[in-house]
Amino acid sequence: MSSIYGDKIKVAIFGESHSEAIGVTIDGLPAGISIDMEELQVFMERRAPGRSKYATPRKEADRPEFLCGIRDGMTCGTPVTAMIRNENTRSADYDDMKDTPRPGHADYAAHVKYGDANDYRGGGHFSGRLTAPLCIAGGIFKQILAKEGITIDARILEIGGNSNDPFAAVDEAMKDGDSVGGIIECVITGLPAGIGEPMFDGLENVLAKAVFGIPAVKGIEFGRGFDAARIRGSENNDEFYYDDHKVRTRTNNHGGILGGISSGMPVVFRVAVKPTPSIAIEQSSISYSREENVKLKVGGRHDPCIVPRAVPCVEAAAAMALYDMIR
Ligand SMILES: Cc1cc2nc3c(=O)[nH]c(=O)nc-3n(C[C@H](O)[C@H](O)[C@H](O)COP(=O)(O)O)c2cc1C
Ligand SMILES: C=C(O[C@@H]1CC(C(=O)O)=C[C@@H](OP(=O)(O)O)[C@H]1O)C(=O)O
Repeated sequence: MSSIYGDKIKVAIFGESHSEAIGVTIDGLPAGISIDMEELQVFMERRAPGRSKYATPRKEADRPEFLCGIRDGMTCGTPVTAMIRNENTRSADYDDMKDTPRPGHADYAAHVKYGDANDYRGGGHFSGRLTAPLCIAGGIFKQILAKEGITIDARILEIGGNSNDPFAAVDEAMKDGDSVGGIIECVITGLPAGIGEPMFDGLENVLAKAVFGIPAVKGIEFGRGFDAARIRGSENNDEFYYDDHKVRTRTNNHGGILGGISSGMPVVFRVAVKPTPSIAIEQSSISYSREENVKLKVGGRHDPCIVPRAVPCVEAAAAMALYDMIR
């Protein structure tokens, strides 16, 4: 199983949604970097479950316990390991899923791959809960990058196709026991020109790899993205000019990346998040043991929309990818 990210750094994420704990080991942080733990906790809270009526009611403190690698708020230069105990699991909610996979979730694919050994409780290792350790690592990288003048900010662009009043779309879906997805936009500023490699290690490649580590992410587009396929070159090209000896472009359809390499303009990308698979509406599924078609109504506690809680996850994934790239 590959839950390890990075070339120059290594970020290893471990745990399952209902295991004793989840966590992360970060290898490659230099010694002597101060980490603001309060700021990190503020970041963790943006993702944490049970904080809003639009989120899963599962209540978790999501306060990382640092086991090693950081002393008195300062990195030691050795691997940093942090864990979060899973406190509010309700595994009986998943009794039906042992034999019947939820449409849209990883249950069936994980059953094929891991058989009876698969920990299906709460989605196991495939759960959105594993984005908590991603946010520990990403929150740390984001702090370090900020000191170097690089900022990473994501926001909700639309939910359920609604950009004016995105949460109205969530309210509507909730009334029906249904769910909605949406689009998140991320902007990176302060990244100098010249970062990235041609072909397979371009900025688009590495950002996409990290962002696809977030469950429920189904698409990513850079700059003008898919829309560029519908316009002319004269419209899509971003014309250059000198701005006080600095090369800039008048528009930013290229989203700050040309040939996989940063241009010095803000890096802009958008992420498509699918609707939460676990919904209260009855759907068709199968019984593995009886080899029969059955009906399934998913109970338990679920996000009616993943998008709001995925916003800091996108920032975390981007921070991890960038940090690895510029070391
Ligand atoms: C922050 C976050 C919260 C999530 N919450 C839920 C949830 O409450 N219920 C659910 O069925 N899926 C939830 N998901 C999505 C599933 O984990 C995901 O759809 C599933 O693992 C299958 O992976 P895939 O959608 O990438 O194919 C969440 C994902 C994230 C990132
Ligand atoms: C706990 C979190 O979200 C969980 C993500 C999730 C899933 O299938 O992804 C399913 C639910 O798990 P459970 O049934 O155990 O409550 C969510 O609550 C979290 O993100 O921290």
